[in-house]
Amino acid sequence: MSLFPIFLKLTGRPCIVIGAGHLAESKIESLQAASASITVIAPQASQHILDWAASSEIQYHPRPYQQGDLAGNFLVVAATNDPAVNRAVFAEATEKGVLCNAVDDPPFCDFYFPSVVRRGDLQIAISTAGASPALAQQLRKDLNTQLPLDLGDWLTNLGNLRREVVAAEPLNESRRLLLHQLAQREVCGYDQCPSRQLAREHARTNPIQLEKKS
Ligand SMILES: C[C@@]1(CC(=O)O)C2=NC(=C\c3[nH]c(c(CCC(=O)O)c3CC(=O)O)Cc3[nH]c(c(CC(=O)O)c3CCC(=O)O)/C=C3\N/C(=C\2)[C@@H](CCC(=O)O)[C@]3(C)CC(=O)O)/[C@H]1CCC(=O)O
Ligand SMILES: NC(=O)c1ccc[n+]([C@@H]2O[C@H](COP(=O)([O-])OP(=O)(O)OC[C@H]3O[C@@H](n4cnc5c(N)ncnc54)[C@H](O)[C@@H]3O)[C@@H](O)[C@H]2O)c1
Repeated sequence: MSLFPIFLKLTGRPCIVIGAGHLAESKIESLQAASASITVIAPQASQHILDWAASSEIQYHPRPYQQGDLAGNFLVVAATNDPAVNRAVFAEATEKGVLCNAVDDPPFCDFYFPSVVRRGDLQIAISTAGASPALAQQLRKDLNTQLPLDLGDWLTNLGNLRREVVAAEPLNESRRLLLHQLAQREVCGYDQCPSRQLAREHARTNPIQLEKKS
C-alpha cells in the first residue's frame, strides 16, 4: 500500500479521542505534542487522562460515545476496547469527512500513527504501512541511538541563521549553496561560531540586488 506522508499543523485544531485507556493515552500524548485542542469521550479514564482533564489540558466527557460526537472535529482516534464502537466512530467519521484512526484496526483507519524519533523540531516518522509495527519500533530505537542528543538545539540555531541569511539575500544560487554549507557545519551555539560569521560575511559581500520585474 502506498501511503502519503505529511506533517500536519494541528495547533488549536479540534481533535477528539473516543476511549480513555492506555492506548488512548499514548495517542493523546502525540496530539498534545502538536498542540491540538483535545476532547476525550469515555465512561472510564486512566489516571493520566483524568489529571490532564483536571489541569484543563484536555476536555473530558465521562460518558459513552454517541452518534454526532464527531461534529466539528478535524480528526478522531477511536481507542475503545469495543470494536463495534470503533467501527461506528469510523462510519460517522467517513460520513462527516473527519480523518479517523481506529487503533490497531487498519481497515478502519484513514491514517496510521508512525513511530517517531524527535530532536526538538526535527522529527523522523517511520511507517511500514502496517506491515510490521514492531519493525517501525525497532528502527526508531536504532535511529535514536545514532542521532546526537543536541541535534534539536543545533537545528534551532541553524533555523535562526537561515532566517538571517534569507532576510539579507535574495533567492539565488549563491544563497542556496551557502544554506547547504551551513547545514553541514558543526554545532553552532554561540555568536562567533564559524557558520554565523560565514553567513554575515556572505551577506556583507553580497548585498541584496533588487531584481527587476519583467
Ligand atoms: C508505530 C506505532 C505507533 C503508535 O501505535 O502510536 C504503531 N504500532 C506500534 C506498536 C505496536 N503495535 C503492535 C505491536 C505488537 C507487534 C506487532 O504486531 O508487530 C507493536 C510493538 C509493541 O508494542 O511491541 C500491534 C498492532 N499494531 C497494529 C495491529 C493491527 C494489525 O496489524 O492488523 C496490531 C496487532 C494487534 C493485535 O494483534 O491485536 C496496527 C497499527 N499499528 C500502527 C502503529 C499502525 C501501523 C504503523 C506502521 O506503519 O507500521 C497501525 C496499522 C494502525 C495504528 O494503530 O495507527 C507503535 C510503535 C511506537 C513506537 O514504539 O515507536
Ligand atoms: N493496551 C495494549 O497494549 C493493546 C494492544 C493491542 C490491542 N489492544 C486493544 O485495544 C483496545 C484498547 O486498549 P486499552 O488498553 O486502551 O483498553 P482499556 O480497557 O484500558 O480502555 C478502554 C477504554 O474504552 C472506553 N470505552 C468502552 N466503551 C466505550 C464507549 N462505548 N464509548 C467510549 N469509550 C468507551 C473505556 O471507558 C476505556 O476508557 C482494546 O480492545 C485492547 O484489547 C490493546
